[in-house]
Amino acid sequence: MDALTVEFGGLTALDDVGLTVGDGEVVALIGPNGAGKTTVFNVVCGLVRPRSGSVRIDGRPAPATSRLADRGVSRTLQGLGLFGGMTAAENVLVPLTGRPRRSADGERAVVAVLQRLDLLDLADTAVDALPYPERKRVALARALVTDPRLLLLDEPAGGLGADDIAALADVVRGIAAAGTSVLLVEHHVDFVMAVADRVVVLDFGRVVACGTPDEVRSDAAVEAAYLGLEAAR
Ligand SMILES: Nc1ncnc2c1ncn2[C@@H]1O[C@H](COP(=O)(O)OP(=O)(O)OP(=O)(O)O)[C@@H](O)[C@H]1O
Repeated sequence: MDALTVEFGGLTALDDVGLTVGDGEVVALIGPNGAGKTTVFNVVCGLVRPRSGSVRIDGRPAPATSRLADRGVSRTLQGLGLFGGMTAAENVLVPLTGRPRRSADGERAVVAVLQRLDLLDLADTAVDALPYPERKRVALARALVTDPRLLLLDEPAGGLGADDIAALADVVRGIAAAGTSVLLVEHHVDFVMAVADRVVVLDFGRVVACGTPDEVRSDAAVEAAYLGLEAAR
């Protein structure tokens, strides 16, 4: 995305933000509450129109639609947004419903992604009956089933314990290694350090630092403004 500026009334939520996620790259977007992270996601998804600047996906201007599959984008939500009474497999099928290739192809895609995330044994279990870490994996599977070019993850490590976070880092690295670009918003610093190729730090709608996890960690301004606070928790 180039030079994105977003205003809500008199508030500048994003101020000339430029950000690139390369093929197979994992970029973490971090910053304090209200920094503009969710707004970046919303612009990439076509839900918020920037006052100026542009979004390109796969080198082409993003189409003027918020239908994610048509943009080549998928997104997980902090609240997961799963259908609790439906099974894991039914939830994962949802993004494919209504597409011409539903039926057999759709079922195959669901099985493949459930297998990839080690969820096949739980395919027919109602999501309400699953523990939280498995529900998070179902939400990730649902985002992956459309085979997106760009995957947006909103606090993927939130609410998980250390073992699940370590396993999630492997999964995310695997997704990127398979060619999908990943942009994630995350407060969990250790997870960010383990998974990201690059870290972009937003504060008050501006990019205040950008670099490898080590570079950003040693950036004094970032440490003082953000990472230091996290480390102190
Ligand atoms: N639809 C909206 N209308 C008005 N103001 C908005 C809207 N969406 C976001 N904002 C404001 O824009 C700024 C950036 O918000 P945003 O949600 O992008 O921050 P964030 O970094 O995702 O914060 P958090 O970590 O708390 O989710 C905030 O000041 C927020 O109050």
